[in-house]
Amino acid sequence: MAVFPQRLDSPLAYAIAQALMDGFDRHYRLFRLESARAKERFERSDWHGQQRAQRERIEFYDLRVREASQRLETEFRAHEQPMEVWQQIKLHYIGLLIEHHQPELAETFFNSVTTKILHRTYFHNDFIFVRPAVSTEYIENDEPAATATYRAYYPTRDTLHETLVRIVDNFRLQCPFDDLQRDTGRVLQAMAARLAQVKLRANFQIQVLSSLFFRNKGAYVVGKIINGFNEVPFALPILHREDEEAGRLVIDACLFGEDELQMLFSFARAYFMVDMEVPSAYVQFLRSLMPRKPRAEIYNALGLAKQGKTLFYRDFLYHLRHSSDKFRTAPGIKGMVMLVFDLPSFPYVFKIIKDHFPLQKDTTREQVKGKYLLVKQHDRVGRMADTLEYSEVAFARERFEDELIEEIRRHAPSQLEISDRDGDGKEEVIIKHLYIERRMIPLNIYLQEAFDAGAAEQVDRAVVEYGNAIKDLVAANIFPGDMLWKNFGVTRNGKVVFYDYDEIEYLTDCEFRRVPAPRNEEEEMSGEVWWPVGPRDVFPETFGPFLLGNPAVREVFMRHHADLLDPAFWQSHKERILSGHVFDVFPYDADKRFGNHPPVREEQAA
Ligand SMILES: Nc1ncnc2c1ncn2[C@@H]1O[C@H](COP(=O)(O)OP(=O)(O)OP(=O)(O)O)[C@@H](O)[C@H]1O
Repeated sequence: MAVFPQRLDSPLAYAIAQALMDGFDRHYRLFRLESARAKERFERSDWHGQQRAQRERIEFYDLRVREASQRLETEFRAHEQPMEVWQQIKLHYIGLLIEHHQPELAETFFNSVTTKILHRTYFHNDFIFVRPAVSTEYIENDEPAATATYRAYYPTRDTLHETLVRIVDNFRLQCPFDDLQRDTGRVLQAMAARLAQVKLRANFQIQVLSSLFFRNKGAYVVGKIINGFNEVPFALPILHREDEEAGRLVIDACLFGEDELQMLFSFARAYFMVDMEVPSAYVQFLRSLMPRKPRAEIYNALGLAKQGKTLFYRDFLYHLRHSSDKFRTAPGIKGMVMLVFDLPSFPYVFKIIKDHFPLQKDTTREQVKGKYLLVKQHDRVGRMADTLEYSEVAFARERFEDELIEEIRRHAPSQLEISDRDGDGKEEVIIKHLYIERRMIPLNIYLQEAFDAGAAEQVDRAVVEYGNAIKDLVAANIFPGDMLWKNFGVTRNGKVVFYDYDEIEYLTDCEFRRVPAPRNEEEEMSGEVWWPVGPRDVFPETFGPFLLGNPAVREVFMRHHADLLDPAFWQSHKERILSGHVFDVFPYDADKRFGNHPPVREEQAA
């Protein structure tokens, strides 16, 4: 522990702290500008632009960190500065954060830059922000022109409809609604069904976040209805009409409650674009809607992925201190490319790329990393799990099962170091590079358990969901490559999500072909592939034997998803994507869409 300096007497320390602050402020200004532009792209129906921006914004952070660390070196010879100066840099920086509107992000930025410069023995709270120093509570933007984080509306039963119109109008979207009265009428009916039997209390109000949430082809109003002690989260997706009335907006649905909001904010979807002055206030509001969603995942969903990563790691260390179980090989069929382990008490898995792959996996470590990066930057359409990437992660040796250490030593020795790196007399397992993602139940295990329990309906539902997952991936221009059951997982909400990325390709890079007719008896009788196969050739007719050995599975699959075995299905999607079409993939069930049923929703009115 360094001694607390009684005076901040280094002008250089102040200058370095200020340079770091400038670096962060520049980052957040650009991040925010790009996020705010999502509104214009939405108004112009510039879907390719929206997806490009979503992808490119992910790169901003690393670029700004690199700029800032270069500046520190060239202007201040940062790495030559003694540790007394570094300690003062942190204290000055804390001073600069007192009136800051994004202090938690600025602290993380400080860590990102300084850990590039300092030796890892100094990665503790004297020099970097291992824990936050500045509170994010009750931050307000007091500038005269500032918009508050959320707006509150106080309707009565009689003014509810006009209030809904005002809520939507206040976003000042520069496109006309097809029929805002009709749409808010539908929202009103959906809400009224929930309010019909209840007495409206003195505090009855609707709170709505002041910025819209943009992603792909949608804009979302996010808020909550408060009545007495009850709070009901809701979200309104706003879309463009697809037909001849293009350029006109519709409210497509009204989503209610924690589960539907969780679907919208899922870790398996692309990050939102939101114009926020005080992001921590957005996180706090969103957390009140989804109390069981970790704050780390909410920051991720808002595109603040580095903050998500920081918080996840803090949560993880905290969990380790307050648990005693051991890391073990993850249940399920082992991967050929990835070595996967987990901690039973913690709902995530850890994946290491193996050093050697079997012959049928014609790939390299760099290619595998490239595929994971592709997924990170792509729209994950609710069907591909997001991954956090870490390097040099240290765990206590005593928390590892010996068999797991042996397995890592056998399959990924280059990734493993066992030593007492921090010199505290305890051995550590240091993993050079790993991915962390949400744990799911592997679909093969899920199906097996359902069979064993005789739960035919559950089997049916999972098989249908599996086909839906593949079709959503197709719509997003992703060919999963390896579609075996074991490469998909089932989430808490029963959604099927893909997690094996090493064979992923863009659909538009694949050739979907029919199996040619055999030319002679020998070819016909051959159990092997006798026809020539190019590197990007895919033969959908051959999927069946791998997937559909079980008659019950085969029956449901063929009833709902026989088209997946037809090359024409894949080819037609490929052609539509090549012609510039961006498919809609809705983060809510089709039966929620207003257009899909008559205005009065019986099941809710009941
Ligand atoms: N998110 C997850 N949740 C739960 N289990 C997982 C998860 N990811 C992977 N697994 C388990 O680890 C195994 C291997 O993972 P993964 O499919 O990513 O590896 P792989 O080497 O790419 O596989 P393959 O050999 O099919 O290419 C899976 O079969 C599954 O049992």
